[in-house]
Amino acid sequence: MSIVLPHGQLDQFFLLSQDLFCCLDFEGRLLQVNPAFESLLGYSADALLGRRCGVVVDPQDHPVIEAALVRMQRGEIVAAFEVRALSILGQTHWIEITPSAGGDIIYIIAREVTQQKFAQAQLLSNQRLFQIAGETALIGGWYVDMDAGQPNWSDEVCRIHGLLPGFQPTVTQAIEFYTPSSQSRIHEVFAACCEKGTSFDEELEVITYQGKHIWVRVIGKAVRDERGEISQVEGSTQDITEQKQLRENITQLAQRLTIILDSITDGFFTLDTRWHFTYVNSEAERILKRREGELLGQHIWQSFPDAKGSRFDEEYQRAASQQQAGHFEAFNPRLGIWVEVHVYPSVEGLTVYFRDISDRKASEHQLKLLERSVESSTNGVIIVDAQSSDLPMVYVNAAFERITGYARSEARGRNCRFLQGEDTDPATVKLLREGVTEQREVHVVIRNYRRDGSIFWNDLYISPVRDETGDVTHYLGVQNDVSEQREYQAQLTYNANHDALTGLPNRVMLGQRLEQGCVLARRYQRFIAVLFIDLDDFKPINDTLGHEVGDFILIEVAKRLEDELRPWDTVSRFGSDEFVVLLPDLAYENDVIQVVERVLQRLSPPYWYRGSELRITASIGIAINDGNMKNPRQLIQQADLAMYKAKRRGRNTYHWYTEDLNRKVSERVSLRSALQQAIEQQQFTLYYQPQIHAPSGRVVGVEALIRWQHPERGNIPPSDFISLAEDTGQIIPISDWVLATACRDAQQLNAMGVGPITMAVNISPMQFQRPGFLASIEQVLAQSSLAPVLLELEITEGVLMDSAEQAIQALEDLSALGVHIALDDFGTGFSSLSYLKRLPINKIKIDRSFVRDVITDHNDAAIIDGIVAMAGKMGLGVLVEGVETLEQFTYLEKCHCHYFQGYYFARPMPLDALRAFLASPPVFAAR
Ligand SMILES: Nc1nc2c(ncn2[C@@H]2O[C@@H]3COP(=O)(O)O[C@H]4[C@@H](O)[C@H](n5cnc6c(=O)[nH]c(N)nc65)O[C@@H]4COP(=O)(O)O[C@H]3[C@H]2O)c(=O)[nH]1
Repeated sequence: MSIVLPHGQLDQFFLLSQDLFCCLDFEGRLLQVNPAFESLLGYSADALLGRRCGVVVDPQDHPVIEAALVRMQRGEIVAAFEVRALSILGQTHWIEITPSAGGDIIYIIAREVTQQKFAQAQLLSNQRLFQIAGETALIGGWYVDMDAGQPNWSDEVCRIHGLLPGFQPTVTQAIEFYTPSSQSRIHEVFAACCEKGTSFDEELEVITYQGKHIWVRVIGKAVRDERGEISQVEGSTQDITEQKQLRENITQLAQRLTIILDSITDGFFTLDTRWHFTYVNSEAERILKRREGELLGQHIWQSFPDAKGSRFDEEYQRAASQQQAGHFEAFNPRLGIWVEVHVYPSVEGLTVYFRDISDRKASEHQLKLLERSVESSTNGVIIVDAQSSDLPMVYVNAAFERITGYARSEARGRNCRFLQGEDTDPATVKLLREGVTEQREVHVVIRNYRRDGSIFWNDLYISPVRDETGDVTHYLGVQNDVSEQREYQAQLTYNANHDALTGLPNRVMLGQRLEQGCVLARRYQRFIAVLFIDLDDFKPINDTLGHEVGDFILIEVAKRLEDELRPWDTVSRFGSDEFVVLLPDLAYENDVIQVVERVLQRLSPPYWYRGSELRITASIGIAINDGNMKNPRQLIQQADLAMYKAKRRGRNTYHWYTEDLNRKVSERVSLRSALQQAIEQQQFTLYYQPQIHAPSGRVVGVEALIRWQHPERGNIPPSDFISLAEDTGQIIPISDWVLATACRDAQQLNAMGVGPITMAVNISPMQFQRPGFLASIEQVLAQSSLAPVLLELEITEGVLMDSAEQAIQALEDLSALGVHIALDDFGTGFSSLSYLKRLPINKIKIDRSFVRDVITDHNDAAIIDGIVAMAGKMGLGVLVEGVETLEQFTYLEKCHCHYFQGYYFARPMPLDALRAFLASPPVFAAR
């Protein structure tokens, strides 16, 4: 607007106006400014007049000013425009300029519009911000005027629907943007809003103008006019496609997470900060035996009150208070299981993973138990890694350390062979290796070495340990130090094979050596000889000088024999004073003679015992063979027989075994079985030989003498079978029968009234020495009712041989019974006078060998004289046996012998004959 005022008024206006006022020339130089101008910009008019107006204009707006000036110079009318004026202090003031030209002057009226400018800018800015918010949040606004029935969409709503800003749809168009299902929904809610004023907030599916499916959130509410009637429905539409997608993704993620958490094998639950369950997976449900629904939202200790204050509580508290993850294992008594728990704290509460480790605990317990058992085992236990090349030991127990002296640290990682040494038997090692190579059990007893170098015998069992696929992963070794047993066994074996006194091989070992010797003799066509060595008169030495001396002699004899023989010969002790020597390697049969003679010579020098000289000789029987015999032990029997022959030949000599001897052996064998039959079939009878008292001419006794009537062989004399029966023990039943029969018959004879008849019964040494002998006498006397004094037991010196003291005691017991004792065969044996005086005997029977030549042999006569004199002094009766002739009788009677027995008086006869004999006895008178 151009204002043309007359000068007077102009000045007035110029001075008083609150508006800015100035005049310019067409060059833009300031010609005049009013006080308001000066006051706004802080310049005095003087400072400005004549200067171009640009000095008070922001340089950015100079082009605007210049353009306006140019246009005005051309005579154009310039509309009002805004520029930024700069005050003297540099402040910017927006001013609206209205220029007008009057002649060659430009009049400018200006007013400050800074505030309006800022308000506008603010408005624009706010609008923009709303627009930005809408664009960013994808929210647009809309309203539907009830009267107009036309929706009004904001630009953002248009954009959401794929339309250009400014598009305003009809209601139908607006609704058609929705998918069918969303259309019915929007209809419904919109109608409700229009009719009832019900607000709505819906998620609906829209198909944009471009055909793209999107999701929108439509919020609407009714607006009422001053009359309270619904005049408008307004609301917002927000594109929530991405949010919805995000939500779906999150939901899917959550589902997947749930599946994952449910599928993990650990129990898993989460607690919020108040320890309420917020999540429980299915494994946790299973372990805790609670459904998720029962737990969610519940306080953990309300759900499991019994666990409050328990280890679980403590650990959760610790994790929560220290905000540190925790891990522990604990037993849950309610569930009866061991659980391993990991607890993780977070600002949201606690996350707990746990698993049932009862099986592991049980196997750990089992393992511990096993380990403790293995550790406390007295057997050494070794575990070897079978899959490492050198089979190193991976475990040894305390017993291994004790047995070997090696600490675990020294043993681990090494192969067991370090326990072996140079003397370890290679065959045993081979056995061990084979077992391991073939992956089977193996048992050996192996010589091992302890750490200190000492040897021990390791009784070792090794067995493979297989995994579930059958592969051998380890070897288990169980070892035992059997050194002591080994020594004990060795000792036992030694004892079983050796004689304790002399240390020589005994009968057992002799038997083995004999077998081996025969095999060797056969193989190398050599001869094997057996020497049966019996010491002469050893028993008297033993009995008189004592066992100590006897033992000394036996040991000495053993030493001499061993010294004399070759190392491969065997010297064995066979019986008390019997030695058997094996010579297994003789080229010729006669070679044995040299050996035997050397042996005899070696044994004959005196034996010195504590300064006393003892002499002893030996009788040796020799049997020889080429090894071809079924029963090598026969060689010993043969040598034994030959030895007896040597003895009979005068001792300190030897005798060869011959076939003749063999025949006798065979006879003995057959006789033995015949004897057994005789016992069983009672083929024995008793004959009785009268004993005469010369001074009275009376028969005062009889001697019972056994007779064996063999059905085929006829009469077999006692000399042929008594000694055999003694050897075989068959003498016992025979003697019992004899004793009983004799006593019974004696009782009958005494009942005849011919005066007292003593019954003399021969007692064999074996019978005498048998326990219970005294009782058997008592019994037989009782059974027969025979007066003890009428029984006379005839013993020989043989009964004294083994244990004289015992024999003396037994005789005393018999005497005490009242029974009489006669010493038979007196003069033929050892006849120790020292014993004789101690023996409680009643009678001596002088052997018939002295009687035979008594008439002609002065020695015999002298012996008889001596015996009779001695017996007389000792108060003993003397009976002379074997008197066959009147001469002998006459001579002996003169020698003051009173009792006689012999063919001269009567031969042994059966009981009936004896009865007749006793009924009318002949008269015996010496000349
Ligand atoms: N040449 C000769 N001989 C005479 C004469 N008078 C008796 N005899 C024999 O001399 C032996 C005497 O018995 P003995 O010395 O006890 O010797 C007995 C005795 O030791 C033993 N004997 C006999 N019967 C038994 C018995 O029942 N038990 C035991 N254990 N041994 C018995 O057998 C031995 C031999 O008995 P017999 O053959 O019956 O031999 C008897 C007898 O027949 C004689 O004038 N001249």
